[in-house]
This record gives sequence, C-alpha cells and structure tokens, in this order.
Amino acid sequence: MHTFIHTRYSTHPEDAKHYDTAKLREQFLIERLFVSNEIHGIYTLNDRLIVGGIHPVDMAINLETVDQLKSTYFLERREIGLINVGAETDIEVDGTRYTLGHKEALYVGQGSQKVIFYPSSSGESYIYFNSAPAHKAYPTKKVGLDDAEVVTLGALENSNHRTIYKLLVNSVVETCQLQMGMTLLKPGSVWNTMPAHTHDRRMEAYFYFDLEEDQAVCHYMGQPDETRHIWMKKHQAVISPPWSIHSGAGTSNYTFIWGMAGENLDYGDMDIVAPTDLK
Ligand SMILES: O=C[C@H](O)[C@@H](O)CC(=O)C(=O)O
Ligand SMILES: [Zn+2]
Repeated sequence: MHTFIHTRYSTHPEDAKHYDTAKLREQFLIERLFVSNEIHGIYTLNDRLIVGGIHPVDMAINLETVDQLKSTYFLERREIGLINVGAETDIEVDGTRYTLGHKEALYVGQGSQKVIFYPSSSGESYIYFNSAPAHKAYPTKKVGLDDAEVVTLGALENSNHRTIYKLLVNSVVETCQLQMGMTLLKPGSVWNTMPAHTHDRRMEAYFYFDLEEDQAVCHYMGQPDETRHIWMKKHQAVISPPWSIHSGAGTSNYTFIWGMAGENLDYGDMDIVAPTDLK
C-alpha cells in the first residue's frame, strides 16, 4: 500500500471563527502532499473533494482505491484532475500513455480502472490532484497551457497582476463537477484573488508552488467580515469551504493551482467582496 488519504470533516463558520492558529491549520491546511513513492491526500467532506500529491521517485505507482471510497478501484465513482508541477512525467490510463510537461494537466474520467504514475527521466516528478464524485464517464483528455482559456487580471500598481489559465473548465474539457486551473503572478505582484470572493455553490482548494524555499504565502480565509490567515510554504494546499474567501499575499511572486467542486460549473458565479468591506 502506498496511498494515504485522511478524512477531514467540514466546519461551521460559527465554530471556525473561534479557532486558534493550531486548530485553523489542523482543519484547513494540507502540509505534506509529496512523499517519495507515495500518494498523500485529504478527503474533505466539503463536496467530498480529495486533494492530493503524487511523487514517484524510483518506481511506478498506481492509483489504488482507499477505504473511504468502498469501491473496487479509485475512479469507479469519481473523476480526477492531475496537474504536473514537476519535471516531464508519464501517466498511463488503461493502457494509454500521456506525457505531461511542466504545468500541463490531465483529466481522467470516471470508470478509468488503471492509472499509473511513472518517475520522471529528466528530473523530479510532482503531480498535484483533485478528485470529485462523478456520475458520468467523460473522456480522458490532456490539456496544455496552449489549450487553456486565459485571462489576465489586476495590475502591478495593485500588486496583483496575474494570468489565470483555466485548464480543466467546461469550455475546455467535459467534467461532471471538477474545475481546475492555474494562476501565475507576474514578478512584483504578490496578491492573488484580490478583490476576494466567495461562491456558496462550490468549495475550493488552493495549492501553492513556484515559490522559493525561504519565501511564504499568507493565505486569507473566513467569512468576509471574519477573516483569518494561514501562513503557507511551497507545495502546501489549503481547503476553502463554500462560505470562505480564499486569497493570498506572498513575500514574492508564485504560482498556485485552484480546484473546485460543487453545485455548478459556472466559474463566474462568485460574490465579489470589495477590499474595503473585508474585516
Ligand atoms: O473561483 C476562482 C478561483 O478562486 C481562482 O481562479 C481565482 C484566481 O485564480 C485569482 O483571482 O487569482
Ligand atoms: Zn474562488
């Protein structure tokens, strides 16, 4: 066995506002995703998203089912979105091999039985994933940065100039409820998702990378009038319940992956909060 998925219950916002630093981190932060030749993740009861990391070093690892799923294979009732945050790496899905370059994504549809991750031959293999319950088998599809729907937002004057690559969204690939993408901050810009927003119909997870080892991101969460913060390092993820904002400011620029699951596939369905209304 090389797959370790821990369950986390969801949290009521009235409880979350009383949490101290340790408790906030225990409930929302995912500190360790990459362990050699293992798959590590969290099964959150927020929309049952599984947030995880895969780090094949010197052996191929397959996506095993886990106890929480009570299924014969992982994707029996699930879909998965995989994004390569390391060196070029190969992923095999039911006999078909896909080569993913750095920052490329693979959507694997429900019903895919055998998914194998290979160590990279050119560097270190790091794959981040989100998996959600699925009711329909959509085809597996590789999505590169050139296939993405791209939006540039913000400005250097507001320290939030950034490019959003919508990778696994419904204009690019058919999914049941999963949406994933990547946001790159321009040098000199440190704020993501500012102005902040909530979306009650979807939960979200953020994963930070392309960040130097000695730099950090201060991630903001909570209801807009009860915000809290969690200091995060490279290769860590954080769960954002539907009632929470999710925004961050880094001590440098960085890249992050966002992933959502829930009621709809409408990326634009957000309630924006003006910076002056945050508390
Ligand atoms: O619901 C959408 C997600 O929070 C992100 O796509 C927002 C983001 O990448 C950004 O503004 O920088
Ligand atoms: Zn969002």
